[in-house]
Amino acid sequence: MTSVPLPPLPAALAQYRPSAAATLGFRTPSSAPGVSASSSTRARRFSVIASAREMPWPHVLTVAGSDSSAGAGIQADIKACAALGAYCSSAITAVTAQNTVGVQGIHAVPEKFVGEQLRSVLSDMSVDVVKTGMLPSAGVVKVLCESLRKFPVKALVVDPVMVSTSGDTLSGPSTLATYRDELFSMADIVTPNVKEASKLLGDVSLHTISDMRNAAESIYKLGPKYVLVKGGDMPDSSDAIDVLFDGKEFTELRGLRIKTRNTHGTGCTLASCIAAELAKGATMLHAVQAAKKFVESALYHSKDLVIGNGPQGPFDHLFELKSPSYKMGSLQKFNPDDLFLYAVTDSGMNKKWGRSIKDAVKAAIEGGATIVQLREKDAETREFLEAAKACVEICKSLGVPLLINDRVDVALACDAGGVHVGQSDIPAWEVRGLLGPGKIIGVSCKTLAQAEQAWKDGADYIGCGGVFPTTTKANNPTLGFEGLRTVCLASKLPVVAIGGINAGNAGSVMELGLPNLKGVAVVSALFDRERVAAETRNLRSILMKNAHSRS
Ligand SMILES: Nc1ncnc2c1ncn2[C@@H]1O[C@H](COP(=O)(O)OP(=O)(O)OP(=O)(O)O)[C@@H](O)[C@H]1O
Ligand SMILES: Cc1ncc(CO)c(N)n1
Ligand SMILES: [Mg+2]
Repeated sequence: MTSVPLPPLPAALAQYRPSAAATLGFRTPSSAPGVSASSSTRARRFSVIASAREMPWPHVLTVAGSDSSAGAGIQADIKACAALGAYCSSAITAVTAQNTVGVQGIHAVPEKFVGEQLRSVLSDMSVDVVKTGMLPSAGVVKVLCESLRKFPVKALVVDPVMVSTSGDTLSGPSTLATYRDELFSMADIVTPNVKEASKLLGDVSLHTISDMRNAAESIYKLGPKYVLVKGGDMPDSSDAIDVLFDGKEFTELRGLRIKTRNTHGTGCTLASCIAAELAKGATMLHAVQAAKKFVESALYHSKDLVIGNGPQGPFDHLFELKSPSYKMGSLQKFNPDDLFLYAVTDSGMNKKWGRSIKDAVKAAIEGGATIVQLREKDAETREFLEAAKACVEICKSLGVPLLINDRVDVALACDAGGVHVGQSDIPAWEVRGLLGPGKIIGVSCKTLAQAEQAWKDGADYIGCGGVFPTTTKANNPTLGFEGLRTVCLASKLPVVAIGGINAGNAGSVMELGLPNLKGVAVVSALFDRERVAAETRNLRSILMKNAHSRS
C-alpha cells in the first residue's frame, strides 16, 4: 500500500474549526488563497455546528485491522458500536485476507499512513473513546501513542490482539515491549484473552481462575487502570468467565458458555462494546458487564448461523433487528418502565372473590397494570401451568410481560417473559443459565449486598421491600422509606417497591423521587378487592399524578 500526501484541510472545514486547523498546521481561510466566505455564510455554518453539538453522538474511534470475512476487526467494531448506539470511526492498521478457516494474508498499512488517518479523525471529530485492535508493529503502537498525546480522549480501551483464534499471528513479539512500555500506561482498560495474557507475561501458563487473577494483577502493574482477562478460550469450563481487576478488587464476570462454532470476533466485539458504553458515560464495571451481556446474547441468537465452511464462523451483531420481539414492539426485551404498576397475583385472594387467575390478570391489565407476576404458592403444578399458559397468551396479545414467581420450570414450559426469585430460591445467575439471555429476571432484595449480588448475577431489576407491613408474606421485616431509599440509591438495577403498598400510600412512595425507583408492586390492593380493573385504574392514576409531579 502506498502512502499519499495528506491534502490541505478542505476550506469549508477550516472555516468551522479555525483553531484546530491552525494547531495542525493546515491552511486556514486567511492563509488559503482564493477562498472566501461571506460573514453571513460563515455565521450560518457555525450555527449548524453549534446546534449539532447540542446533540452529541457517543463516538468511538477504532484503530484496528480489516477482516475480509467481517466477523472480527474493524468490521466487528463498527457493527458492535452501531448496535449499542455509538458512532464508530476507524483508522485501519492492516488489511487481512481471512475467512472462517484462518488468515491467508496480511498487508500492513504504512505506519505514517495510520498516523494520517488518526490525525484526520481526531482533529475533526469529537472522539470520546479510542479502542485498539490489531496493531501489527511496534511503529504503529508508537504512532498511536503520539496521536493520543496530541489529541487526548476520555478513555482508551486496548485489546492486545496478537493471535487469531485460528492460531495465526496478527502482531509479532516485537510489539510486546512497546505495548507494555508505552501503550498500557495510557490505557483505561486492557483486555487480553488467556493466550495474550500469557504472552504479555513471558509465556506463563494460565489454566485456572486463580491463574487469571494473578495474570490480571501482573498486567495491572504495567500501568492500565483496569485489566480484564477473558476466559472465552479457557478449556473445560462450562461457563464463560472473565476476570476484572481494578488494582484493589477482582470481579468475576460469569456468563453462559454458548455452544456454537460462531465465536469469531468475540474479543473485538467485547472491547468495542466496552468502548461504546464508556462513550455513552457508563462506569467501567457497567461497561464491561453490558459488553459481556451483549456478546453472550449475540452468540446465543447466532448459534445456528452458517456462514462459511471453516471451523469458526462470524455471529450477528444486529441480532436484535431480527428478533420477533424487536419487530413486534418487544415483549421479551426488558424495559424498566414496565415496573410502573406491577401486579402480583395471589390464588387465595382470587379464589375468595370467585375469579380464575386468568380473569384476574385480564382485569388487572385492563385497568393499566404494566407487568404481571404469577405468585401461586398453593396451586398444584399442573393446574398452575395451565393457568400460566392462558395468562401468557393474554399478556402476549396485550403487550404486557408476564413473570412467574420462583418456578423456572413453569416459566420454561409456558414460555413466560421471565422469573422473579427471592433470596432463598435458585440464584439469579443459575436462572439466567436456564432461561437464556432474552428473559426478564427479578430478585427480591432487602440489603445493599443483595442488590449488588443481583446485579452481578445478571438480573434485570430488583424488588425492594416490604416497604410497609404486609399480610401476604409472613415474618417479612419492614424496611420503611429509609430502607427503600438506601437500597434504591445504591442499586445499579431498576427497583420496584413492594410490601403493603396500596392506593392510600403508593403516592408517598413515588414522591420519594428516587431515580432508580420505577414503580410499585401490589398484591392485595388489586386482588383482595371485588373490582380488580377499577382498583388498578385508580392506583394507576395515583401513580401517574405523582410521577408527573416529579418531572
Ligand atoms: N462460547 C461462548 N459463550 C459465551 N461467551 C463467550 C464464548 N466465547 C467467548 N465468550 C466471551 O466473549 C468475550 C471474548 O472472549 P475471548 O476469550 O473469546 O476473546 P478473544 O479470544 O480475544 O476473542 P477472539 O476469538 O475474537 O480473538 C469474553 O467475554 C468471553 O467470556
Ligand atoms: C483483523 C483482525 N483483528 C482481530 C482479530 C481477532 O479476532 C482478527 N481475527 N482479525
Ligand atoms: Mg477467543
